[in-house]
Amino acid sequence: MAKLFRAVIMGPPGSGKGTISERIAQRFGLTHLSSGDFVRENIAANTDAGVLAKTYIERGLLVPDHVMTRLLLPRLEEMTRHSWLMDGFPRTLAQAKALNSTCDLDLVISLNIPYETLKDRLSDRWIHPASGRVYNMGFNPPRVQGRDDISGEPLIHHDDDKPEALVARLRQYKDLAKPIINLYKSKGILHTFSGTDTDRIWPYINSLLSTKIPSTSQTDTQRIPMP
Ligand SMILES: Nc1nc2c(ncn2[C@@H]2O[C@H](COP(=O)(O)OP(=O)(O)OP(=O)(O)O)[C@@H](O)[C@H]2O)c(=O)[nH]1
Ligand SMILES: Nc1ncnc2c1ncn2[C@@H]1O[C@H](COP(=O)(O)OP(=O)(O)O)[C@@H](O)[C@H]1O
Repeated sequence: MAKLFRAVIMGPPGSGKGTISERIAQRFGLTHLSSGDFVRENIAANTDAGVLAKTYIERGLLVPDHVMTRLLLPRLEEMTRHSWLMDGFPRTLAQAKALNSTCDLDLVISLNIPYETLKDRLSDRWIHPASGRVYNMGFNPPRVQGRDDISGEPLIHHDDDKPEALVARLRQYKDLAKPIINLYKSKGILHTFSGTDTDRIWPYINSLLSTKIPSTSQTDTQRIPMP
């Protein structure tokens, strides 16, 4: 079997992690794991951890480290035969250390996007809450204005994406991400991409991954939903 590939994508809110993760998953056949989707699935399924997580999310807080690691790490351990890309985890140094003790990461992508760009993108971000599908009125608009392409259901705009909330989310990201980024830098696996357009950053990420992911593993792996 080809060597498995494990990667993490980091970046402030609106930096394009979800958008780029989807492209990577499609192009390289990695399984895209999103911590936010996983938390929402646990909430929907009423698991113990999901019920607990909900009380934090409702208050606009991060879910505590021990809950997140209890939710995610056993799942990662089960994915012994899949290459994956994790989006949204680790968010704290404690999470990064817990992840370290579970698996050896091959690569970390860090997105470095100017504040003005983030503000503009998020003020234009519309979400289909049931599926997590994300639209942007300029960049990837829905086919019918205000409606999800697949289900036709209405799209919503998160209060969290308004500029007032964004400043606080950004500050929190910077404070929490700094030690994680330093950790991955010291391990020699950090790759930072800066810019204002996903379409301009993408070719660099694409060519980096083309040199790192053996072509056989691109065909050996398949997309599966998060268990
Ligand atoms: N105008 C523009 N919008 C973009 C670009 N790349 C992504 N977007 C949009 O910007 C918004 C944020 O992108 P996401 O992929 O959701 O970003 P994220 O980093 O996953 O965001 P969080 O889930 O908040 O952490 C979405 O509405 C995207 O459609 C770009 O290059 N230009
Ligand atoms: N790694 C994590 N650590 C703590 N909380 C998390 C983590 N990942 C997701 N969450 C919780 O789930 C929520 C939704 O996550 P996500 O979809 O990444 O959206 P957002 O961009 O709004 O943070 C977060 O706001 C947070 O409360």
